[in-house]
Amino acid sequence: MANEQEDLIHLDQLNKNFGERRILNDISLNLGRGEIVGLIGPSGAGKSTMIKVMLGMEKASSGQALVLGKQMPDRHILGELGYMAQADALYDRLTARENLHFFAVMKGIPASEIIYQIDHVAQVVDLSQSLDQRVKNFSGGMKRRLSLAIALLGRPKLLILDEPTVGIDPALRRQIWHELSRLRDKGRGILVTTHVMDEAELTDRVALLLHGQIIAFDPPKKLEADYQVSTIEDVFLKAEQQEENEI
Ligand SMILES: Nc1ncnc2c1ncn2[C@@H]1O[C@H](COP(=O)(O)OP(=O)(O)OP(=O)(O)O)[C@@H](O)[C@H]1O
Repeated sequence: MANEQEDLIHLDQLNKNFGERRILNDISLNLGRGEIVGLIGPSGAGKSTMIKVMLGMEKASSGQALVLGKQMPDRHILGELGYMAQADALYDRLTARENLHFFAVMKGIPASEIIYQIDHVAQVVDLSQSLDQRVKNFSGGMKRRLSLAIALLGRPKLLILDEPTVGIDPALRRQIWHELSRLRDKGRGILVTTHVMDEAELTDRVALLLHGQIIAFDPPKKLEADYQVSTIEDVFLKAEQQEENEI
């Protein structure tokens, strides 16, 4: 299924060491158009490191990482990519609207579209009423929502979202997943890391990352059938247990 030319993300036998420690071990993963892939794993499994290597923020020790067919960092494709990091990178002294405007310009969105796009992404994350407040007065959840809105600017072909719904209440979380599904149906690709197992059920395929290795990568229903359980949370617990028994 993996196709280097067509995949939006194509990782092949990727390894990453920090000093003597191997953090990512022989990672192969692909993500195509019109697909949401969930990356789940316990804290420290290597999810953020995987994303950083994909984006060229960390250098792979060996193997290949292609995003939109290119090795990152590549400024030519930055406009086609929406990235939301685990830590919010926002300008506290500016308002939400000013932040969105700044990032819209950085992404090269034409001036004629900026106002419309800011309104749209603010609506998706339910920040329309707070656009003119300074970010320093935002709660943690509001900052997460603004970061997500920024990632959505520019109708990117690919979204890479590191824990996008942390600190976001269930109703809005549902609304955000609705938007992600809509974008998927329009042919975009989305990679999302999450600790929320219910969210993993909403993805098309789930990659289970444990100790820097992908131990399973399949649609949620197939994983549940393979592990003979009824939720992804149980798949995860069982996989972790099996792995520990083998060590
Ligand atoms: N720059 C670095 N130098 C050394 N070790 C690092 C560095 N960055 C991450 N690590 C280590 O790599 C491992 C994986 O970290 P990573 O942040 O990728 O995990 P994660 O799965 O994203 O965890 P979480 O869910 O808590 O965010 C951890 O043991 C971490 O301490």
